[in-house]
Amino acid sequence: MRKMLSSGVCTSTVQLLGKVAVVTGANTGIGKETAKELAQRGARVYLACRDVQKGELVAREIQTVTGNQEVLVKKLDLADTKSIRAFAKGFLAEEKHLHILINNAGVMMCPYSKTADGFEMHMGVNHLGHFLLTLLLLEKLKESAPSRIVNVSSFAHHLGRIHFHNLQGEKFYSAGLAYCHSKLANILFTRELARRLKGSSVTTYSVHPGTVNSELVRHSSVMRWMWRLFSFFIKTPQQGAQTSLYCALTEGLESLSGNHFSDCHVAWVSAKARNETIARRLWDVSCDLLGIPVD
Ligand SMILES: NC(=O)C1=CN([C@@H]2O[C@H](COP(=O)(O)OP(=O)(O)OC[C@H]3O[C@@H](n4cnc5c(N)ncnc54)[C@H](OP(=O)(O)O)[C@@H]3O)[C@@H](O)[C@H]2O)C=CC1
Ligand SMILES: CC1=C(/C=C/C(C)=C/C=C/C(C)=C/C=O)C(C)(C)CCC1
Repeated sequence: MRKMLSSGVCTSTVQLLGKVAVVTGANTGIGKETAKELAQRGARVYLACRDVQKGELVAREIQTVTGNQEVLVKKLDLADTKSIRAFAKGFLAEEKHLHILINNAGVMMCPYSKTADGFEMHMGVNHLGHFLLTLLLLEKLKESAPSRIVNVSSFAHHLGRIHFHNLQGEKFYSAGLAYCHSKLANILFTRELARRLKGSSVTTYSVHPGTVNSELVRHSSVMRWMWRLFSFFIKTPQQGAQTSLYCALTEGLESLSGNHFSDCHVAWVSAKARNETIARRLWDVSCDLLGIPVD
């Protein structure tokens, strides 16, 4: 059963000397393991974390394990657009290139709350925060092409809907479903971004990492209990990082830009996730909410 739930290994041997990567939410779980492997392959890796102290501890650990000293920590709170803009400004001033952006950070099942800008927390952090971050870094990714953007979504998107009349959960709210909606938004964003980036040599992929033993379940006592009980059967964070790494590293994946991956294979997404009209509308609404000119 463990083997069935833990399949999918990134077998790419690509080395990353001279390459630059950013991983959001890299201080724990899947993000930490993703960052570690990118550092192992020689990349300069930015750990984009909301808690810089936690990030620094992990950076030291990765430096020790991999021998790569180019592991850097930068403050990024995706629940605050000021912090996202400050992160991007600092990064763009410091770095000539960006080859790999892994939009990995996420929250699940948190009680109803809002980001600094008044967005519902799941939609704000998981979708809008990464949407803004990506657009702010997009010119750098284009200048550094071939480059890749990986958006960590989930099979939970199958239960998601984009309620444009209730995007901030003010009319009705379910913590579980709010997570699913935001993960659907990750896939719609990936598909629309891929469409817009055609011909640029910047490619993008969405990922379901599997069911992974991480801190994601911190807001649900039932899930924490389940994770403890089934910890032997679910993926380790290192196994959970494989599909993100596969999409970031595997040669010849460019023609599959916009696709969704699970266990290092293309995976089916829901009908809602394939709806181009919803994807375009979500893009425009996201720009409006973030004060970005709609093109
Ligand atoms: N675990 C699983 O079974 C599955 C996970 N996923 C997805 O994988 C991704 C990684 O999750 P996973 O490693 O499991 O979970 P973890 O909770 O272990 O890690 C989540 C990371 O996101 C960070 N984060 C949360 N909020 C913010 C914020 N406002 N600004 C910046 N960073 C933030 C956390 O930082 P901090 O430590 O400071 O809280 C942490 O580093 C998520 O997108 C999740 O939706 C998808 C399907 C299944
Ligand atoms: C039924 C069942 C399980 C439950 C899986 C669940 C509930 C997965 C939820 C995943 C989430 C929340 C993903 C987030 O994106 C286990 C533990 C694998 C053990 C085998 C039987």
